[in-house]
Amino acid sequence: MTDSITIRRPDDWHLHLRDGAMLQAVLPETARHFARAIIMPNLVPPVVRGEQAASYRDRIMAALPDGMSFEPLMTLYLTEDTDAEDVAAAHASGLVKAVKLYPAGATTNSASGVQDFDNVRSVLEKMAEIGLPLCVHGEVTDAEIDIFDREAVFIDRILDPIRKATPGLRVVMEHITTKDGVDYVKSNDADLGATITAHHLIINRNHILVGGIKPHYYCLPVAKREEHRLALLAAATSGDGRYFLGTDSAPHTDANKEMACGCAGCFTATNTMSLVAEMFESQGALDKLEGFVSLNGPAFYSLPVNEDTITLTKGEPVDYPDKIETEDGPVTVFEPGFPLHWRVV
Ligand SMILES: NC(=O)N[C@@H](CC(=O)O)C(=O)O
Ligand SMILES: [Zn+2]
Ligand SMILES: [Zn+2]
Repeated sequence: MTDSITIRRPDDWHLHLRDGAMLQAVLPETARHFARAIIMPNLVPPVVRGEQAASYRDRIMAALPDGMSFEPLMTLYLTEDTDAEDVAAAHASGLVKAVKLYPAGATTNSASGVQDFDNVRSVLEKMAEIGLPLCVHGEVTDAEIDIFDREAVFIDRILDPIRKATPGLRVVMEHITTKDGVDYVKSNDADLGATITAHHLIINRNHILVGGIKPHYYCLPVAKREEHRLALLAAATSGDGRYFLGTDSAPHTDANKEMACGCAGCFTATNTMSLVAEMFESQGALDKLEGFVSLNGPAFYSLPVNEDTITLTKGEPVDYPDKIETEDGPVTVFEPGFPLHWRVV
């Protein structure tokens, strides 16, 4: 029985760090294990221009505790007013590693997102030309589309047409939640990748709704049926390099989660590595863990892999805190509902 595994230090290819007091509180939770992360730009106001990304990166580095190492990989929030030349300059300087597409109204802080995809065509063409990846929150927002179908409909109506119209555009389908997402990636080429969260490997929609509503399991895209969870788990543990970890760790205070209209997002930064190791072990796939968390993401983004390593050992269940404290109030740590035996030493 394997009870220790050493892998290259992992990265998180989809992370929300927020700003101010929340940033201060959540950043060490990620930097403890992860070397780098793709930083989501959905602040209020959003990170749209290169200069905003530069000052956000400075605020992140200022919030990093002494003695910790961490590199934020910055992104720009695509709007219908985004200037292709500003994007190209932010990429050329090394500052920006991806552009993020939110359909307007799809998720937390996405009001400035794209409504008419024709209006971002020139930016997408520029990105294809310079090799800058597009990260996509893949859900349609049409009121008549059932929330559980929004990812599948997005693939057919929006994503596939965008990719066909923009040859060479590298796209990451963020936080996929369906077999449809898995299959779409599988049936395409190396220009298409997908991030998978730890929580979508663990929960299905029953976890949110059976026995009372569980606001801390509510995130977007919402967890789907069990067959979809199983498809995600199979993809993550398959060894296929097009799937990689993006935690989508998305902190909201308990006050904002536990209310009549609670915010979407699961906070997993604290225990991600234990969650993922436990799930990979359950599939007999610990040998695929390093690829998923440490190798496939850098390969997709054409970045070097990390030189340092982390070691996970298996033993008595790890005691993670139920919540982390922030100046804005407590933030509940994702609770998988089973003991976690793998710890990062
Ligand atoms: N995943 C979520 O449920 N929430 C994210 C936004 C997002 O990634 O869609 C957030 O910013 O809170
Ligand atoms: Zn999203
Ligand atoms: Zn997210």
